[in-house]
Amino acid sequence: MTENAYPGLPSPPPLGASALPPGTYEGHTVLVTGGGSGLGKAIATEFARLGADLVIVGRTADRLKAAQEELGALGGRVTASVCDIRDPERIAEVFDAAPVLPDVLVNNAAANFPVPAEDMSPNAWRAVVDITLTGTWFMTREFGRRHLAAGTPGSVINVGASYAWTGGPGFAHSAAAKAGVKNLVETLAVEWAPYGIQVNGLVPGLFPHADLPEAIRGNLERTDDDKASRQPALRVGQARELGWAATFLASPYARFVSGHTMVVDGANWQRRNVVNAPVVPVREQLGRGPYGQ
Ligand SMILES: CCCCCCCCC/C=C/C(=O)SCCNC(=O)CCNC(=O)[C@H](O)C(C)(C)COP(=O)(O)OP(=O)(O)OC[C@H]1O[C@@H](n2cnc3c(N)ncnc32)[C@H](O)[C@@H]1OP(=O)(O)O
Ligand SMILES: NC(=O)C1=CN([C@@H]2O[C@H](COP(=O)(O)OP(=O)(O)OC[C@H]3O[C@@H](n4cnc5c(N)ncnc54)[C@H](OP(=O)(O)O)[C@@H]3O)[C@@H](O)[C@H]2O)C=CC1
Repeated sequence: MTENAYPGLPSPPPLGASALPPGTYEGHTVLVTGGGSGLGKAIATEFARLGADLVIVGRTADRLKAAQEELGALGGRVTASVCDIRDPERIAEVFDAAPVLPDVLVNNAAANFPVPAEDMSPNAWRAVVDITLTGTWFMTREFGRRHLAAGTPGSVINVGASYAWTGGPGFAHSAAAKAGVKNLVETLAVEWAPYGIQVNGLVPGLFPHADLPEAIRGNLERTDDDKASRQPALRVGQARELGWAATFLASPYARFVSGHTMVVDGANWQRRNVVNAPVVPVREQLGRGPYGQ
């Protein structure tokens, strides 16, 4: 699998294994935005394996229906709600329609595509920031208000990206939005801890998968970033590794962990080189011609 002579980080245990006791989430309900596909579905899967009921949210009914069947086969009750997380009124309806108030919220849905900053239209910026940051806030606000009113504890996990710390050339909109998502973790963890609500972040490294939109998948393929030899770990992430981290963060074994963002990326974001790699402008990396010509 690797073009490199070194072993890299070991492979994880197989799908279906878990570090947490069976039944850890029995009697609990977990709401996952974007739970109908990709990493959101993988996170939902690990909660379901541990006994959770699920509410999955996304814009595409067919995608949600297929995931509802797949996740339902793991034994729990799965409610699928079509909702654009940019719409706060629809979000309130989703919470109203849920069988119970979910006690875990995973803000996984996000939007992204690579684009040189100078090419980005106002609407392109708005679409990514409105989904990734504002949508995450709308979901979290509804969850927090309902738990505060009910006097019940809860746990929020915001899925982020490491360019929240580093900046992300070619992804100015998404990197700025993810920086906001990470910052919300730190603010809300303090503000809501007295009410029993934990707020944490979870950052995937490169986890290529078939559900990714073409623009992102194409980027990974074009830059060879999905190749093991481009990662310090000499492998990419397996979706279940992200799911395991999420189930730990919301579990009783992590009750004193709040305001923390955990990075699951095999140290890719810490990579520095003894000799600098040549600088290639983003336009060139994305195969775009000179600006303004
Ligand atoms: C080393 C590291 C390696 C790189 C490593 C990569 C690290 C990745 C880290 C993070 C990964 C992820 O987040 S992966 C998650 C990705 N998943 C998603 O994006 C799923 C959801 N995405 C979507 O729904 C769509 O892609 C999206 C466009 C964002 C939103 O859809 P909407 O229907 O709301 O919006 P639209 O009307 O289609 O488009 C809104 C505007 O955006 C513009 N737009 C749309 N696609 C565009 C594109 N490819 N390039 C420019 N502009 C674009 C349109 O032209 C519109 O602007 P006007 O024409 O001016 O009106
Ligand atoms: N894959 C990777 O390598 C990395 C991923 N991440 C992060 O991981 C998370 C999951 O990404 P991934 O699974 O790869 O991406 P996908 O594109 O596969 O999944 C995104 C999900 O979010 C849903 N969604 C998008 N927009 C909205 C919206 N407005 N309202 C409701 N749901 C929406 C989509 O469903 P629908 O279109 O039907 O609405 C889809 O189910 C994201 O936060 C992403 O930023 C971070 C770093 C790397």
